[in-house]
Amino acid sequence: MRARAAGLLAFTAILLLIGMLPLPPYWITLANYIGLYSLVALGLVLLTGVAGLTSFGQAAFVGLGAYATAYLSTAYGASPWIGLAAGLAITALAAFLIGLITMRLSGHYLPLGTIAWGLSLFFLFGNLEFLNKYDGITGVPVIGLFGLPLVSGRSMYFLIWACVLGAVLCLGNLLDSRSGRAIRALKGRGMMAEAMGVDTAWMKIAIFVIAALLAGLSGWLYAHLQRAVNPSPFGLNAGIEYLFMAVVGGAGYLWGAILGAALLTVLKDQLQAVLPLLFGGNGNYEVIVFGIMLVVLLQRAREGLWPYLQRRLPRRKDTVMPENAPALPQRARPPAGEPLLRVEKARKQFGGLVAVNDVSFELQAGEIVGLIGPNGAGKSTMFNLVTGVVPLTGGEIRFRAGDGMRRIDGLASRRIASLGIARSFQHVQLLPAMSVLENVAIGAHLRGRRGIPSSLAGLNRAEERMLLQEARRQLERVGLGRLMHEEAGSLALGQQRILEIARALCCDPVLLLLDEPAAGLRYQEKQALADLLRRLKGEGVSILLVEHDMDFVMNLTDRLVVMEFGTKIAEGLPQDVQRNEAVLEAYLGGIAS
Ligand SMILES: Nc1ncnc2c1ncn2[C@@H]1O[C@H](COP(=O)(O)OP(=O)(O)OP(=O)(O)O)[C@@H](O)[C@H]1O
Repeated sequence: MRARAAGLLAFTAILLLIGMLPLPPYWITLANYIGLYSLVALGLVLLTGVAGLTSFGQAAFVGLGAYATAYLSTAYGASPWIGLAAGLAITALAAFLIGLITMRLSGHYLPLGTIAWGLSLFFLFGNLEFLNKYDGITGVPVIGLFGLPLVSGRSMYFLIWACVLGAVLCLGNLLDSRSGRAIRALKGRGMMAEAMGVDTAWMKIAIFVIAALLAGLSGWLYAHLQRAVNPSPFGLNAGIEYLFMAVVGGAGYLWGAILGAALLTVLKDQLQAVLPLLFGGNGNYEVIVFGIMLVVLLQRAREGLWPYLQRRLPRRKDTVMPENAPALPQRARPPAGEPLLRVEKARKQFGGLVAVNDVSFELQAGEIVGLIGPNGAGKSTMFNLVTGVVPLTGGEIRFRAGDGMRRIDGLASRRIASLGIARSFQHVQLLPAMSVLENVAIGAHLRGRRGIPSSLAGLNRAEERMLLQEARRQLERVGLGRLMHEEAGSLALGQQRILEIARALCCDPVLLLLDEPAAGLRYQEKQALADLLRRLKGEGVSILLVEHDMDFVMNLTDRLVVMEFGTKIAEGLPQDVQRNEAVLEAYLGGIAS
């Protein structure tokens, strides 16, 4: 965070210098356009680079911001500031409605969807009579700031770049927050995020609206800089160029957006001057060069240019750990022996395959229960049923909430997490480029309240310290404290599994579901894990675990439930199950002998 503040200060100093030097107006104009494009590209960093939601349609939101203020200020003589408020309100509403529909799309359907609405808005601008169709609106007034009319390009330069700096600051705050971690988890880790209590559908819409608002702000500035608007800068071409800027600069990095916007704007300007001389005529030859550049970039440097530069800058010290944040409140644990989880005739069919076949079992508070069975027996599916990842085909699942047993089948994963069920995954679900500490802090999502607006404004600091402190506490509890500043992806697989346990513990669970936690661990690490799980049990955390390592399971669990081909074939104390005929036949023969 300190590194970002230093970066922002240095960049502000450079911007002030550029603004005050007697540079030719042409340079200032170029800088203004870089600023306008940067705003849109910053939104794309959040949306596409960080959250993985590709949008080709951002130019249309620039158009909404530009047209709203141009129309109100010319038709009604409204102040540009009213135009800004109206433009942002219209943009937010449009983005919310469009986001409701398109953010549900996945894979290539999402970019296609964004192309569709980008085109629709473009043609809307060009066909509406009151917006003067394709001729557009002229005579847009200048912005007045503290009584000063911002007539010159230089005065607009300061306003535009103040907006860009503000956006970098706010988005940086957001990304380093509880919501930011959830946003980063949207890219390929949506299921994990939901299991940690994140409302991923809402999160997608929220960042879509934020990205659109940045585009709308850019449109407002554009309209009052250019003093005229027409549909051409808001079409699909522009949408592609914005995306291109973010990708070239480094779609996952805020500074990458500015770098990409600067590079492409300057390059386009130069190419537009040089290429027609080379090829003759007035074609848009720069598009060809951009196309070739993109292909090369995607092959050679998919991350964009900023990471290359970043490696040459002084290494950023990761999140500074606060030493003395107050501890988060913990939920009450039910007394040992009380029923905690009751699975009754749970059934799951995938088409014709019965993965879980009317399985019933119960787990009491304070127990460690092992769910075992050969490969494909339905254990992970059972976990997914309990945690709401997949819906039941039949039966019910009840979990202790308050004093009674409440049905949880049919609830969303995040609702089940909020009742106190946390889990790890058979195939680890981490964000490899994020620090171990931040990965673990995702688990504390439901224990924080500060949302996106407070995070943007940096009002979440106190809570953030508590969440990170909790993540650190859990990492130390599982023995990974020394690795908290490492990238999660650099950990050995066994350590990644332990990290997942720390993350689940951050949820403050009553029931912990661990899917093969000992896989990939060495003997001593397994011993340490077993000790940890016993300690957790002692602290009132109940555990349901799937594990193939029979020594580990037999020495640790209080009871076992054995499944084969989706059906429960045995249940009981480990030593009894070990002698059970059906189990020996199905599964344990080699080990028991
Ligand atoms: N989403 C799905 N769609 C279709 N079939 C599925 C799905 N998930 C699981 N299955 C099938 O359900 C059966 C049970 O799978 P599951 O992963 O629950 O078994 P498991 O006991 O956890 O096995 P393992 O120990 O190998 O992880 C398997 O035949 C599997 O192919």
